[in-house]
This record gives sequence, C-alpha cells and structure tokens, in this order.
Amino acid sequence: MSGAPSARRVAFDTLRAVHDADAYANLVLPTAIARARLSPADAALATELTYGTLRQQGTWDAVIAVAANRPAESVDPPVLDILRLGVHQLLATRVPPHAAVNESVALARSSAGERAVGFVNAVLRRIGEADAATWISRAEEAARSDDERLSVRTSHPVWVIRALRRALDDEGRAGELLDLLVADNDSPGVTMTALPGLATVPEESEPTSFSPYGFRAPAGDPGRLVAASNGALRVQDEGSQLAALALSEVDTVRSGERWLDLCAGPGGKTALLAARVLQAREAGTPVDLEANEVSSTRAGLVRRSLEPIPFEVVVSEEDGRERAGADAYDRILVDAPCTGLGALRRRPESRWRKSPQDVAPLADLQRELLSAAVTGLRPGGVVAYVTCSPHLVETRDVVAAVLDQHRDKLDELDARDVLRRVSRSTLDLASPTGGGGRAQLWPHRHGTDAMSITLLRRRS
Ligand SMILES: C[S@@+](CC[C@H](N)C(=O)[O-])C[C@H]1O[C@@H](n2cnc3c(N)ncnc32)[C@H](O)[C@@H]1O
Repeated sequence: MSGAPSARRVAFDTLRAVHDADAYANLVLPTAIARARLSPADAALATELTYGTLRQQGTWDAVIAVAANRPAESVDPPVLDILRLGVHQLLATRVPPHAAVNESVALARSSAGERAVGFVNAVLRRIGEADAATWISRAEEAARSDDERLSVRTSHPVWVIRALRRALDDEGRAGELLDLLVADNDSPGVTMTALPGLATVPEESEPTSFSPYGFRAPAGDPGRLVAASNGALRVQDEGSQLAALALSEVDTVRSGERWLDLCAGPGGKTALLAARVLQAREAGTPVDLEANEVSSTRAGLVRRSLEPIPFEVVVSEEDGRERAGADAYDRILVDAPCTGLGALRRRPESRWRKSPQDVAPLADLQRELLSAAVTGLRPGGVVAYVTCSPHLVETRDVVAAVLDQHRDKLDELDARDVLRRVSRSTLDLASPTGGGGRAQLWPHRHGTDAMSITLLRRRS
C-alpha cells in the first residue's frame, strides 16, 4: 500500500485545519491535494467530502447527537470531524457504507487513538442502518422550535436563518427562504469575467445571464485560463461584476473624472473598474482611478490584480475613513467589510465562524466608511455602497443612517434601474417594502452571491 495520504485523509486534515487553526478550506485544500498528489478522481472526492461536510455540518452534528445520544460539542474535536466525514459519506454520497465506516475507523485508529475506534465504529454503524431522510427527521424531532428544525434541515445557524428571513421579508418575499437556504448548500459553478477592452468572452464558453462580461468557467482548472490570458480573464462572481458595473455605468463618463475604490482588497472589482476606465481613456475621455486597502497584504493582492491594466493605478494603504478626503472624487466604490452572509455557498465554513455579535461593530465601520466616502464626493458625484451580505443591519440600516446624517446633501438613486440597464437579460429585482433604490441580488434567484448595492448621489 502506498504511504501517500488518501482523499479522506486530505479531507480530514483540511477539516482539522479549519476547526483547529481557523484556516480557510479554499486555501488549505488545494495545497493539501497537490502535496498528496491525488489523482483527479481522488481530488474531486476530497473536495466533495471537505466542502460537503462543512456545508452540512449543522445537519450532521444534529444527526450525530441523536445517534450517539450526546451533544456533538461534547465529542472530542478530531473524533467529531471523523464522524462528520463518515456521516457525510453515509448519507450524502454514493460511497459504499462499509467503505465509509471502515475508512472512518482507520482514520480514528491513526489520528484519535484506540479509545475512539469503538465509538466511531458504533455511531457510524448505527447511522448506516437508516437513510438520510430518516435521520434528518429524527434530528428535527429533537429540535425545540420551528427555526431550530429549519436549522437542522438546512444546516444554517438559527441567527443566520432569522437574518435571511428578515432580508427577504423586506422585499415581501419571505416565502423564498427555503429556496435560499437550499441554494446556500449548492456548490456554486465558477463564473469568470473577461475584462472589457482586454479580453473577450471565449467563444466556446457559456455567457452568464446578466453581466455583459461574465461567462461560466469551462470544465477543468480555471487557473489555466487566467494564466494564459495574463489575468485578463479571471474568476469573479457575477454579482461582484454587477456591483462594480453599477458604479461605472451609473452615468456617462465625463472627461477628468476621478474614481476611487476605497476598500479594494483583493482587487477583483478594482480591475473591472480599471478596465472600464481604460476603455474611456481609449475613447478620448481621460479618467483617473485610485485604489485603497487598509491591509498591506491585501493591498499587495490589489496590485497583483491590476497587473493586466496598462496604466498606473495608485494603491494606497490607509484607513478608508481618512483616505476619502473631501470633495475629491466623482465615483467612489465602498465595497465594505461585512459578515459575508451573502457568500455562504463559497465559504463553507464561514456560517459557523460568524456570530450575531459580529454584526454591530461591522455596521459601525460600514457607516463610518460610507459617511467618509460621501464627504469625499465632488458635487454630483456618486458612491456605490456594496456588501456581500443581505443582513438589513449592514445594508438598509447603514444606508438609512448615512442618508439621515447627510440629509441635505444626498439623493438615493435607483440602483435596480441601473442594473437592469447594464444586464444582458431581465433581472428580477424586488423593491424594498420601505421604499428606496437598493438592489439586492440572491443566490436562489440570480445564481449570484447575495450582494446588496446602493447608489447615493451628492447634490450639485
Ligand atoms: C469586501 S472586501 C472588498 C472586496 C473587493 N472590493 C473585491 O472585489 O475584491 C472589504 C475590504 O475592506 C478592507 N477594509 C477593512 N477595513 C477597512 C478600512 N477601515 N479602510 C479600508 N479598507 C478596509 C478589508 O481589508 C477588505 O479587503
């Protein structure tokens, strides 16, 4: 037998890194797969086991609690990860049950000690006796409220379910909650951007529905396409593309405009803005773009992201609350740090890392960044306030507070209209019940991350 780690071992080591060292699966897993020299089939299995287990963790923990007759939190963390992986194989994959149990027992023997072996064996054999629907029903019976039942069924923390329901309800569409929770558990297809003026959508690929520059990554490693195009083709969620385009397309570009991306790291939207600036320049309309990112590591990523752009974009490393200055810019993008509740599909561990306590401090920072950006606008200028979260405290409430603070200075534009104008097909964007021009994208409705986009204009 070869001594190389198996797909299950790679998945287990990644889960341990995520749970023990706060690592990100999307960063750890590719390196672990490469180091283990997994075949493409085993790499696919390791990826499915890792992401699937992390996404379904809430459901699997509830099943383990019933089967083991003790709370999942009381199980030793490495043993719990072995059980989660085993349950995922038993209830959500075609892995033969005996292989799922035997491989889990072998993992327990090598990683958790002899005492864990009997426990893992007993719990997984028990779970293997019934199917997923039966176990999930049993776990739901143990829940104490409707939201807890939904939490067990859809593997979302209860506080996240409530925040998402409120956000949908704000559009009068709370009935879509289950669709959204299910979409959060799908593995998203990879979408890419062809930077306008620097690349075109490859002929053989399928364009995305809305962004004029978006396409679905062809099968295989999208990194090859990125490298072959020197970054002019790049991986980017379609919602992120639309968020950048909402700002670049809000008005006809005029000569001498100054644009600023205030929270730019790692620079995906900056590159798209820069490509539109390049097109304006080539059409004889000189426009300037600057970028800012408070973290110097991430500022480095912004510079890398801008490598295909053939003009200089100055990237500063300041706190955005100071950087925006006064009366200086015609367009400012505030793609604010946020809870990321709109990108749960992509970061499978993130739903377990965030807590309701994270929301208020983020909202304070978001308000301060947006307010600073408003001050940084020239008369007539526009700020796009974007979050990859639909949480109303980070979206609606931040915008309301800043509109109130700059009452005599600001008008809210209809971001939904701008996006419909930009989009290559009909975009179903609901109006908030309380009014306002905010546009909210959704994974279940648009296949994008749940980006919230608001456009505010400083009065002339
Ligand atoms: C949502 S991300 C931006 C994503 C980026 N626009 C893109 O498309 O690649 C938010 C960024 O804001 C940065 N940030 C956090 N606090 C900041 C501050 N006070 N000033 C400026 N940037 C900040 C974070 O480091 C993070 O890189």
